[in-house]
Amino acid sequence: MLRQAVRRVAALGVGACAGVGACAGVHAQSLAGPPRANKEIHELEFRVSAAMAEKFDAWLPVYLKGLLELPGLLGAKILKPLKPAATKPAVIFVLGGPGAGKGTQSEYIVNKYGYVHLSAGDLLRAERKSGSAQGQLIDEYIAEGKIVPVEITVKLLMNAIEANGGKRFLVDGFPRNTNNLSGWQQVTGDRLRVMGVLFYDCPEEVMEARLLERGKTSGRTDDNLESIRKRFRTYTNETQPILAYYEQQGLVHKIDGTREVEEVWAETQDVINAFEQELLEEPPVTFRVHLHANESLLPFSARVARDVLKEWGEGTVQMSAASYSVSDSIKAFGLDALRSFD
Ligand SMILES: Nc1ncnc2c1ncn2[C@@H]1O[C@H](COP(=O)(O)OP(=O)(O)O)[C@@H](O)[C@H]1O
Ligand SMILES: O=c1ccn([C@@H]2O[C@H](COP(=O)(O)OP(=O)(O)O)[C@@H](O)[C@H]2O)c(=O)[nH]1
Repeated sequence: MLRQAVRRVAALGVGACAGVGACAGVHAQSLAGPPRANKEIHELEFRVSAAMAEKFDAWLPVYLKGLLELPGLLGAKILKPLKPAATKPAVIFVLGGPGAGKGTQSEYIVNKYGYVHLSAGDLLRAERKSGSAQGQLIDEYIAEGKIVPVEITVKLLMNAIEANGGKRFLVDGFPRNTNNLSGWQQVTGDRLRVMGVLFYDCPEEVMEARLLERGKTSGRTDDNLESIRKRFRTYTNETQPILAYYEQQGLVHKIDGTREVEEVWAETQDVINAFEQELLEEPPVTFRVHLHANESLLPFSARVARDVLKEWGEGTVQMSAASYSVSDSIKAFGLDALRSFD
């Protein structure tokens, strides 16, 4: 039987060390007597800021390949994550009644922050124009101020998200009813990160005046009084419950949309700045590596600490290390470690 025991545990805060000499002095403590001549596993853990995780993921295998040339090092294995989930694309929903100013503010956000603007209404109108089989159906729904079946809208949104490959999306005018919401949740699962909802609050009489004005030049089939009133009904009956749903989750940022565009924009920026801050503070991604060696922990981990510091600078990557010797018991070991003997 194999006995495997933790022999040494070391913690190296790469970013916190002035140099490897300073780190090496504190990290190696023998927990179970003098080194044996057995095979050892050095488990290295790297905590990498989310913003750098993708780059670190690309760098790590290349670096380890070079490290394998060191005498005494028998093998290396990256345990977790094999491919770290790239930071999920972030989504902000933009909601509010027809004419509340969603499109106007979205355009400002895109210009300043580089978000990708996906207007569900624009996507539906483009699909209608493309002459596809569902074009006629979309046409009827829009003219009636009704909400197009979610299968159509979610597909258009997801196609646009996937085709774009961007990291931050403004989804404008969606989800508009419970059917939209459940359809979206079903399709996206946990692939996207919903940061919150920008909600432009505006009374009907203000929105009506704006839409009638917009109707003079927009060419939209629904910017006429009859369609506008139908849209208001749909908004009150179907979209407001969605706002209540997100409000319960603390995700709604309500902005008074009746003011001048620039005033609304000033408040919009406050909300987006807070989202940006939240995205910067994403939890770090952890990578784990097993090095198989004949040697003791110190030379390898100190060497890696020095290389990581050199490559990534201070504070970006935090590293800790533990060493296990392999002798005659497997009980103390996790499956991950055993797998690394494959
Ligand atoms: N804060 C505002 N004050 C006055 N007019 C506005 C304001 N925001 C938008 N508008 C105008 O009102 C109309 C509707 O705005 P829009 O952004 O298209 O609304 P939505 O996308 O919510 O339907 C547009 O003609 C736009 O120029
Ligand atoms: O998720 C959506 C978004 C829009 N629409 C349809 O598109 C119209 C126009 O929506 P848009 O957001 O472009 O304009 P708004 O009514 O907010 O001014 C709506 O009335 C609906 O008929 C829809 O069915 N589902």
